[in-house]
Amino acid sequence: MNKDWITFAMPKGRIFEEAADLLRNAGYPLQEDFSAGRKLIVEAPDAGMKFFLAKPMDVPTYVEHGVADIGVAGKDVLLEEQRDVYEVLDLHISACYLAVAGLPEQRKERVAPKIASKYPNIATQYFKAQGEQVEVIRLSGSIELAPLIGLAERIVDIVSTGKTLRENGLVELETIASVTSRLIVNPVSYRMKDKQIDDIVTRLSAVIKEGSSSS
Ligand SMILES: Nc1ncnc2c1ncn2[C@@H]1O[C@H](COP(=O)(O)OP(=O)(O)OP(=O)(O)O)[C@@H](O)[C@H]1O
Ligand SMILES: O=P(O)(O)OC[C@H]1O[C@H](OP(=O)(O)OP(=O)(O)O)[C@H](O)[C@@H]1O
Repeated sequence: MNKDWITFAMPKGRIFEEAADLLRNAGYPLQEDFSAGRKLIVEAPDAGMKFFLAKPMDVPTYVEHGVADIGVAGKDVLLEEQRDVYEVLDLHISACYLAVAGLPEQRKERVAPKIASKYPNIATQYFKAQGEQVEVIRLSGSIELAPLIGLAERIVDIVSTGKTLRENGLVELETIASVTSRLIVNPVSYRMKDKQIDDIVTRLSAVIKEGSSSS
């Protein structure tokens, strides 16, 4: 673990810009072309931070293993991955929710209906808690396709505007959990770099509070 720099696992994709803007607003100078190239390690010397640009689903893995001190991950990813990390702050960005969806007229279902999802652990736990026996099929994306072509009766996926469900003739059946992005911290880093990490949490919290009171 690097002693001086804070190593930061940042999710590429839709969370990235919002998370980078939060850090800038909190006073950490990140260059504008931060994610413009294809570099996967980007240094921000003035912020004392080194960023690893990772797949969103992998961020908790980097933080659990301590190669990144901190990271940003969706609550969906944290529920799915169940990694040994501290969840220290709700960043209130990338808001969406996890839901069960399917075709409006559910055909008479088989004994253990098929559920397609990129969140197999969340789906398994949810239906177990409901007392329903299902077969979970893992997919990596375009989950809404599964009920349309007969791979699964229902899906467990993220809903934000509901546009993807609507445009594919699917309806939401049950809500599972609301989702926002969280700041996560490696437990050892939290002890070794407590001052630096507390400073980041304090500064981000102030920006999040300002944002919510002005909206
Ligand atoms: N439609 C959405 N609106 C708002 N937030 C979303 C939406 N879809 C996903 N998210 C949130 O953003 C996070 C990252 O989503 P993104 O689509 O960038 O990654 P991904 O689908 O895991 O990556 P990839 O497409 O590279 O496999 C999710 O874990 C979730 O917390
Ligand atoms: O309710 P909406 O605003 O339509 O957003 C929901 C969609 O966004 C996500 O997909 P993403 O765009 O990440 O693509 P993916 O299917 O490849 O994961 C999610 O998996 C839904 O498909």
